[in-house]
Amino acid sequence: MIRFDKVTKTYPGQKRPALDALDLEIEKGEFVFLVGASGSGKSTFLRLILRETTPTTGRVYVAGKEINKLSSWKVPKLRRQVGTVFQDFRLLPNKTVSENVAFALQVIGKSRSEIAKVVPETLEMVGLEGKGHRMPDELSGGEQQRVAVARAFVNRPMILIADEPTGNLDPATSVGIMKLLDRINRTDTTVVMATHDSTIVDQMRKRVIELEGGLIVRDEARGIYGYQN
Ligand SMILES: Nc1ncnc2c1ncn2[C@@H]1O[C@H](COP(=O)(O)OP(=O)(O)OP(=O)(O)O)[C@@H](O)[C@H]1O
Repeated sequence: MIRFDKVTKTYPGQKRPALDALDLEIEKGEFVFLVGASGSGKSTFLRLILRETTPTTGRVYVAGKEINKLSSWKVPKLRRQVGTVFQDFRLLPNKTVSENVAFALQVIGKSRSEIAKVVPETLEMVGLEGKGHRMPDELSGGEQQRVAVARAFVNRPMILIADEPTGNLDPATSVGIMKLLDRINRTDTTVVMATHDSTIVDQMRKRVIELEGGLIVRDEARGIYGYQN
């Protein structure tokens, strides 16, 4: 589903690469935690999958396509297949919960009737039934993140990328969000999650890839967090 072939990324003006000759494969339906100290290259890795940045050398493949060869007009199509969830939720503040989720479908041209059907189903799936009319600032942090997960998943992407999705949440709320991501993963969606949350990584025992200075220093099938923050 995702393949990195000797991927090096050196940002302009930097001497050391943010990612250094990375070779890696993530299969369809896997759940992968990306761990490592601040600056180890996690966000760069995720941004490469979304083609928000391009490798200096090497190739990135998503669903069999070398995405750096995609012409720019095909990039939106790639991004439709990759849902994203971030630490800071990134909801549209002037839209209701339902509108936030619906917007993801409107921009890709789904019909009104499909949107009317799918949005309530997805809100129910994330445990927000009855809250569709609320504004984001009328929700708790955990609820806002549920909206963000609903928005990322409403289009049934092949891949879900989560960059520190529990970073702003308390431990109990974080468990709820992880249960959701686990459920989404069970629908055969590939999940890649960058995190500093050792408790969650240790509880879930999924594949763990540790980066250090742009290199993979550990890749375990049912790993633990394994280092001190
Ligand atoms: N736009 C940029 N321009 C220059 N250097 C950058 C840029 N983005 C990241 N870097 C550098 O690349 C390296 C990897 O950064 P990256 O953001 O990928 O790390 P990270 O593991 O996601 O860190 P964090 O856990 O703090 O989010 C760091 O040395 C960082 O300073």
